[in-house]
Amino acid sequence: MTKRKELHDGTPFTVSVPCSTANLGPGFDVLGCGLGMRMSVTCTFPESDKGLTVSYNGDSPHTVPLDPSRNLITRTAIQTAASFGQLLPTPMHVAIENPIPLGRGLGSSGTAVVAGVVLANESLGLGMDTQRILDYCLAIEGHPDNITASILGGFVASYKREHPDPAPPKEETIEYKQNYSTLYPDVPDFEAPPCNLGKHLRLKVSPKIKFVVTIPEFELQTKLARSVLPQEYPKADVIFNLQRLAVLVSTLTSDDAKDIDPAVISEAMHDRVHQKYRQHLVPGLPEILSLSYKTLPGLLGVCVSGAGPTVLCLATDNFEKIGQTVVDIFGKHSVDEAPGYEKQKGVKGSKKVGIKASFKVLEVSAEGFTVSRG
Ligand SMILES: Nc1ncnc2c1ncn2[C@@H]1O[C@H](COP(=O)(O)OP(=O)(O)OP(=O)(O)O)[C@@H](O)[C@H]1O
Ligand SMILES: N[C@@H](CCO)C(=O)O
Repeated sequence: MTKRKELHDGTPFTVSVPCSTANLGPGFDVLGCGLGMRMSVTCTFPESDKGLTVSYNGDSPHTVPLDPSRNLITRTAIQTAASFGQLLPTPMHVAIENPIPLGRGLGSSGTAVVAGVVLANESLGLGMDTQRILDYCLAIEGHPDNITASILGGFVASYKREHPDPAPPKEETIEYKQNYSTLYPDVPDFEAPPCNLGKHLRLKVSPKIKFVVTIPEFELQTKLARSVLPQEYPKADVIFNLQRLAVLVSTLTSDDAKDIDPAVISEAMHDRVHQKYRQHLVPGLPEILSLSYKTLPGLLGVCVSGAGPTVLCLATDNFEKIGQTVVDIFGKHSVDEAPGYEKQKGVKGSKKVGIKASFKVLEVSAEGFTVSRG
C-alpha cells in the first residue's frame, strides 16, 4: 500500500529496468520473464528554468519523443503524480539510456511504463510498494505479463483481477490545482487505479536454460498485433493452451534436470491463442515455429516473443547456431509480406529485400527494477 515518505531531497537517482519476453508460447497475457538487457533512466535536478526535460540515447532515437508530455516514460510519471494530486518536482532532467529495441516484442513499452511510475514514486517520495506500482503499471499497460516481469525480474506468472479494491481518495496540492492543465495541456488527468488490480508470482527457472532472441529490423506495434486476435475462441483451442501451459510451467520450474526434456517443452510451447492469428504479421514465422531439437540439438522450444516480431528460442546449448538459423529464415522473407506493415509507425524494413535480423543470447534477469542514488 501507499505510505508517504519525505519528499525527494534533490539527490540524483537512477531507475534501471529489465526488458522482458512475454507469453512463452501458450501463456498469452500470463507468463513473462525479465531478461538481461536493461534500460536506465537517470533523474537529476539541475539549476535551470526549463522545467521538465528529457534526453534519449538508444534504439530508434528518431522515433522517441523528447517532449515530456509525449514521451511514454515522463508522461507516465506526470500522470502518476497527477493521480496523487501532485506535480513532478522541477527543474528535473530525465536522461534515458535504452538498448531495448522498440516495438519488437521485448517489452519496451512495459519497461518504459515501469520506469515512469517508479520515477514519480522516487522523485515525490510517494511511498508506493511493489503491489501499488504494479496497480499503476497494469492500469496503463493493460496486460500484466511484461510489466510484472520488469517489476520483479525472473520468470513470473500473473493475473489481472476483475473486482479489485477501491482506490484511495485523491488529495490535490494547491500547486497542482492551479498549474496542471497549463503545464501539461496534452496529458489527460489520471485517476489512481483500484488497489490490488493484479497479482504476480515469481517462479524459479532452471539456470541451464538460456533465451535466444532473434530480433528482426522491423517494428510491430503491440496495438496492431492485439487488434488481429479474435473475440472468442473454440473450446478445443482453449483446452489445447491450458494443457500446455500447465506442463510448460511444471517443466521449466522443475528441480529435476531430466524434466528439461526438449520433446516435452517443444510441444508445451505450442499455442493456439495468439501466434496463428499474428503469423501474417511476421514473415517466415511458420517455418521458424517448425524448428525443433530434432535438427537443432540444444533447442528446447520456439515461440513469438511478446506480440512479435522477435522470436524466442529456449535452449540449453548450440545458442549461436540456433540464433543464426532464425536469422537466415528471416533473410529469405521481406517485410512487404506483412499486410499493413507500411501503416506501422517507424517501420524500418524495405520492400523486396530480405529481412535483416540479429540474435542475442540472454539470461534471465534475477533482479527486477532497481533504484540507485547519488
Ligand atoms: N524507452 C522508451 N522511451 C519512450 N517511449 C518508449 C520507450 N520504450 C517504448 N516506448 C514506446 O512504446 C512503443 C512500443 O511499444 P509496443 O507495446 O508496441 O512494443 P513493445 O513493448 O516493444 O513489444 P511487446 O509489448 O510485444 O513486448 C514505442 O513505439 C514507443 O512509443
Ligand atoms: N501478452 C502481450 C505481450 C505484448 O505486450 C501480447 O502478446 O499482446
